[in-house]
Amino acid sequence: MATSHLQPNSFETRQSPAVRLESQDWPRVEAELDRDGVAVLPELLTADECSGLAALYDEGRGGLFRSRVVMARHGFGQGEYKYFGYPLPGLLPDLRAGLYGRLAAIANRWASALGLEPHYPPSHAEYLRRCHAAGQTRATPLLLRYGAGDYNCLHQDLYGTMVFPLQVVVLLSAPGVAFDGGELVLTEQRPRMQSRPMVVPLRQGDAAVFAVSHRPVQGSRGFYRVNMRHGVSRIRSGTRSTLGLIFHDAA
Ligand SMILES: O=C(O)CCC(=O)C(=O)O
Ligand SMILES: [Fe+2]
Repeated sequence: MATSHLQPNSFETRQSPAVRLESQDWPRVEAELDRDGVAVLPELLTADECSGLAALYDEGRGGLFRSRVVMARHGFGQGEYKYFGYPLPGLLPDLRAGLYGRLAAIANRWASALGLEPHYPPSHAEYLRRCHAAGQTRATPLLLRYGAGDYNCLHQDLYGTMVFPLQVVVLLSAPGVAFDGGELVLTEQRPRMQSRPMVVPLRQGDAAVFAVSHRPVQGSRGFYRVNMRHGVSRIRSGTRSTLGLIFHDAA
């Protein structure tokens, strides 16, 4: 095949997730996180990596997951998810640590803007040691699976006093092919103002980085704090799988 027939991304997709992470447009991501509290990392995972991760959901291999949550039983929505237990499988440890390494500086800048101590260490291993010392020892990465009619109510992924302010969701299914509907939705609640909605368009393998709960917004008299929530609109047809990466562990 002539080289001109190669897809522009055919080289990138052979690279490791770590290389695809480093080659993201980080200045744009940081600027969008500051403006909206959310940014997309395009093509973070390949289609093969996505289907491999989504297939883990049905693997009975003991020890892979620490718990399964049926959302309707808790009023969380409809659909289900499973929390991975330690050790995390495959590419997850490096992906989680690599994302943390990129996001820690933003988390520290946000903390300073909110008048808090910028206390996030550069390494995720060190941050996890602190979570574990504070009693938050259980792994929080999760696989979610939604079928037709399912949805995820607006929520915040808080699991104790240790909170890393950014989290990541990777869309593992191909929208328009594997499922329809099921949009990632965020709301931003501003002091004494009406809430702002945001829909995050994702393709298979794209990741969304967004604020877990609070973030600073630059106002005319300095920074103020807004409250963010995220959820998923109803899946109209098919099956939608996602990978959730939260950087603090759970009590
Ligand atoms: O399925 C989604 O897009 C959202 C998943 C989620 O709420 C999470 O990973 O925290
Ligand atoms: Fe969530």
